[in-house]
Amino acid sequence: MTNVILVGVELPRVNDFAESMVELEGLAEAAGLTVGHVLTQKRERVHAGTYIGKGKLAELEGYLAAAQSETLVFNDELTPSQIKNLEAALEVEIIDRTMLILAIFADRAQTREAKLQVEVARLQYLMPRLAGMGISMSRQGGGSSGLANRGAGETKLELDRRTISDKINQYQRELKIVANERDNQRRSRQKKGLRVAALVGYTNAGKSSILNTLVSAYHPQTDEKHVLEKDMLFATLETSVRRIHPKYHQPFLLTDTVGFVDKLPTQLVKAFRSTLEEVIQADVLIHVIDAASPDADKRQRVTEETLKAIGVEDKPMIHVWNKADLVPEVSQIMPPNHVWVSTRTGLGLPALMAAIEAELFADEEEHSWLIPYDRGDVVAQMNEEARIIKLEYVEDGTQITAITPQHFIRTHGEFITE
Ligand SMILES: Nc1nc2c(ncn2[C@@H]2O[C@H](COP(=O)(O)OP(=O)(O)OP(=O)(O)O)[C@@H](O)[C@H]2O)c(=O)[nH]1
Ligand SMILES: [Mg+2]
Repeated sequence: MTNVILVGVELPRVNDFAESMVELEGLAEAAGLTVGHVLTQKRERVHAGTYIGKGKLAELEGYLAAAQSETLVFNDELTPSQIKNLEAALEVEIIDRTMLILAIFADRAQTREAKLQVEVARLQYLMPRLAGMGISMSRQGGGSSGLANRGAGETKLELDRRTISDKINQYQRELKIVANERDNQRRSRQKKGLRVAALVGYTNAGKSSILNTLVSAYHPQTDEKHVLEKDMLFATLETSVRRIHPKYHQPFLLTDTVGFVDKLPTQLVKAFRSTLEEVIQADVLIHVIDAASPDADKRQRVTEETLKAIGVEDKPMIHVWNKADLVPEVSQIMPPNHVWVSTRTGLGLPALMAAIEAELFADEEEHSWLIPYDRGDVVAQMNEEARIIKLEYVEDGTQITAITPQHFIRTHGEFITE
């Protein structure tokens, strides 16, 4: 385990500084580092050259020696020149918040796509910083963690700008192919009229747990697999889609995806865009909030800002206040589309389903249909996509009373009798 020192600058008018340092510690631990000391400084703005001021820099040297540490972790993304100056002044490994998050993502990535996305983000981050990162890029650098190289194919990359940009291009081409496949899958689902609800929210809020709970409750007799849920930052990096069968409506799809965090590196947001396309295209978003977290409000804001950054605005949203079992008292009166849930006790799950169904199927209508016998395809489609209330075989065809979505009425409305 690498012993590290955390460094943060508290700016004026930032009232969640303490929480962000706690979160940084959590991130460091998630990356397999142990925190030996935390050093903070109040400043009007961060020092352009070295992030912290000269006096603090000298102080840091003392702490480095005392904690026998050779790695510093900074609470913000550093500029290329800050990294360079800090390395030159202190001769230790310099890690910033972005690099830390990138390393955790690299550790967690399972699929080829996730690995490529993380690697693209990492290379884009490194490109302008290469020159300054002597110690931080090598594993030999006197006990440094080699964190900047996590997930990279080769451990000691002789990277120069040319090879980096070649690699980025190559990986992006490969990612494009995967993205196209996903596009096709999505289009075929849309053609079938399947609606999509997407889980979004801060990391560790309980998105995957909600997906699993709903799958068990509403799709119990199939082999729909559970996804990984774990008390761990960024347990989920790859998108999973599961089918949910509500009692009174046709099936819909529920999507689980990567969680967000404060100051999520822009490189990562960009690299994960195609994965997040599922969120962009969803019919409704289920915003999961860890109600037991003292930072719930801020995390909610961060999620909404990240959604905006990927171009998601004005989409219907259901707010899920999860982990209600950990909250001493839950308020009875909630605004519309806000529900208390606990995946532990099952509290609120029917209310959540009702809210999802209300959003997804608001445009459905009940009609009577007479479908001629040579149009078995329409009946089959109805079985898939509609909620059939009555079905009778009469002389001219199949007579059906059903609640169907609008797109079904648009394509087959000729068979409606009333
Ligand atoms: N007490 C309690 N814990 C919960 C509840 N729901 C989820 N958890 C726990 O919260 C932790 C995170 O749950 P996940 O479902 O993995 O969270 P996530 O939002 O998918 O997290 P990422 O994939 O990392 O973004 C796990 O340890 C869950 O067991 C709940 O209702 N109550
Ligand atoms: Mg998850």
